[in-house]
Amino acid sequence: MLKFKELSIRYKLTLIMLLSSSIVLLFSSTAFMINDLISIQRAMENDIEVQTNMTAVSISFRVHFDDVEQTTNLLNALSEHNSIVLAQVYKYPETTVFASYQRPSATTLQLIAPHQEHNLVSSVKYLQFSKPLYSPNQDYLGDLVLLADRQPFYDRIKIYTSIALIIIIISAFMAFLLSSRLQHIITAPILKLAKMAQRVSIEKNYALRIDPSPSKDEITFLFNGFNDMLSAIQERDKKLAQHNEHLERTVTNRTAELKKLNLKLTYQAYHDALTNLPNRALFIKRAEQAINHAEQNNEILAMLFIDLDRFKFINDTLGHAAGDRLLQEVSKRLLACTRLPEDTVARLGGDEFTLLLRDIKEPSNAAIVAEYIIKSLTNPLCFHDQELYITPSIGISIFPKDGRDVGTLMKNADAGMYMAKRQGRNNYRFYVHSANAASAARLNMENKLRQALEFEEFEVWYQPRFDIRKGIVVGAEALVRWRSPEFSLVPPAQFIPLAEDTGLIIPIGEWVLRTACQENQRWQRAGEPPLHVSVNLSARQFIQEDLLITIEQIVSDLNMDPHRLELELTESLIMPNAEDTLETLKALKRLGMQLSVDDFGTGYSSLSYLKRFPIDTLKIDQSFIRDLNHDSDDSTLVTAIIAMAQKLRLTVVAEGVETREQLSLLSRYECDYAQGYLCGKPMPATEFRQFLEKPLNLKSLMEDVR
Ligand SMILES: Nc1nc2c(ncn2[C@@H]2O[C@H](COP(=O)(O)O[C@H]3[C@@H](O)[C@H](n4cnc5c(=O)[nH]c(N)nc54)O[C@@H]3COP(=O)(O)O)[C@@H](O)[C@H]2O)c(=O)[nH]1
Repeated sequence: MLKFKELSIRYKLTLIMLLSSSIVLLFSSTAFMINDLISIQRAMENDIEVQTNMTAVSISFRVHFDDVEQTTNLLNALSEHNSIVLAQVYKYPETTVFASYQRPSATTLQLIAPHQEHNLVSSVKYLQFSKPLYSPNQDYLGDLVLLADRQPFYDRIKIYTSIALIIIIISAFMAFLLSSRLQHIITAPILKLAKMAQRVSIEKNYALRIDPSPSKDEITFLFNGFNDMLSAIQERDKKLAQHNEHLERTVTNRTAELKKLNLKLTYQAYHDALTNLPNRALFIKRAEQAINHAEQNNEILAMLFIDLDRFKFINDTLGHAAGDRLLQEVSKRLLACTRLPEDTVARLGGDEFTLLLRDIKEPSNAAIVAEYIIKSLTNPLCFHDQELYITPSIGISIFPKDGRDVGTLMKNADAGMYMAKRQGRNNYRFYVHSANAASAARLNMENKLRQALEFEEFEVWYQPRFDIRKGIVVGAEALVRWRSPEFSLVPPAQFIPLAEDTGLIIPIGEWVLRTACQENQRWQRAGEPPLHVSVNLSARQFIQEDLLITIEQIVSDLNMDPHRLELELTESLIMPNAEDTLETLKALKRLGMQLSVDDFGTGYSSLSYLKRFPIDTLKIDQSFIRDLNHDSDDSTLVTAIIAMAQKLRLTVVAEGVETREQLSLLSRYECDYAQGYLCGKPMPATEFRQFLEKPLNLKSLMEDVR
């Protein structure tokens, strides 16, 4: 059975109206009926009472005279009254019935309560009235008792009930008809609203509107509310659509940007930013593809590892802008030497380039390319009116002979490159097995060098410098040594270039500087005459931003007279970037240090700069001293340098003095100072202290020669 809750509003309304009208009708008709019945009952009672009274009056006289017959006749007159079924007269003092009347249909009737003193006695079926009878003298004669049947009353109830039921049924039917019609008035707009809501929901069309209701009731509010709601949704929808459109546009733009960025990032991930050449990752990828192809097609391919000689030096001294320009130019020239797009030129980082030459038919073709590269780099590169010269060292490995995978081929080409470097630079070498060993050894040394400072494996040795005229020691050059447990005593020529390449020269150089200054202080404390100590500065150290601070700190920490510290700079270090160098040199001079130009004569000195530089000393390179007494050119050069130095008021140190003849000649040329094995080899600090206590007699050395 359908529950009330599940019924449609239409049926609910009909049912409610029907039920309520029926209940109202039922109650009202019942009330009316009860009221009517009470009235009928009263009327009936009054009627019988009146009959009783009237009959009592008419029969009192007859009873008084014991006239039974007339009394009975009078009682029989009651037959006109339908409801009176029995009438009896009792004469006092007898208790028997004096006269009576009984409706023929009611044979077995009995009074409800004979001799009843109450006026009115009632039962379900009958009503009994008693009336005392009096003589004209008011003597009590007896009683008249009337019994009325209630049946007519019940008949009336039946009729009333039937009528009421008919009315209720008709009313309910009419209520049903009416409610059906009325509920339509209410539910039709609701249905209309529901349909519209459904349509809006299906079509998602918030521009739809429900027609306004002609009435001015809650439905109108509902319709207006619904339309307002649609307007709000439409407005919000519009804003949402605009927002979405904006969002979509943003997303599209962002996606395009991301795509572009992604492409850029992919490009960046595989290319070198400075030269735009493929980087290591792309080179490896291409090399792998080339190896696969070569394997399948029995081809030979070559890998070239190129390192630029002295690039770090140019970069450090001329600055990164010059270094970058140089690398870009080298890239262009390398590209010009290859067959594109089959071959690949890549920059691995720093000054390292690799070339992948595919299908070269025979290894000698790789050598031809290497020669082209060397030749193409011969032409100098101009940077700010300055000509820069760069040479390459090239290692070559061949697939499949020198390796069948990228890693091995690269490693072996690298080893070939080191061979080329060791054999004089600006050339190329094919990989041979031993080259690999050299590369491994270099790597091993690099690792050990990194630990050397921490394990205190460095020592500073001192080589005395003599005043040739006076024959006395004036100072010493501090020369670093590496006492490695693995390589024993390593000379600086073997590890200083490596330290420069790796940047380790910075902490090593600082340590040498501090140790040399400490040692100098020790000499002074030991009561020696004022001696200077000269310390070599590498290019990398010289361009360090905090060089001045470091040196000043060391000198002030040790409370040393800065004048006793001499800094040795090579020509090749100070000349290329003369303007910047000038500033640094001036600053060092302001701190009170002595400055000397080491290996003088080997580089390209600009004499005008030499004049402007605040230099104190020129150290003639030992290569000019070596053949001084045999080679007239060297002799001419040395005398020229000494003459020039005197004019510029610079002192001159001759390096690498090994023989008495050399010393004697230098003395004759009026060279100021001498340094070399003849005067004293570099020695450990303790040995040098002993040397100072008992120095060499330089004069006697020269006298023997004369
Ligand atoms: N940046 C730094 N460079 C340093 C430091 N210590 C040394 N060096 C540089 O290493 C190069 C080689 O030095 P070394 O092996 O010590 O050789 C020096 C002398 O032993 C050698 N010498 C001296 N007299 C003679 C001689 O009569 N004959 C001969 N054959 N060799 C001799 O010359 C080297 C000193 O040269 P120089 O520095 O030019 O005065 C060398 O270039 C050092 O500069 C360091 O701490 N930092």
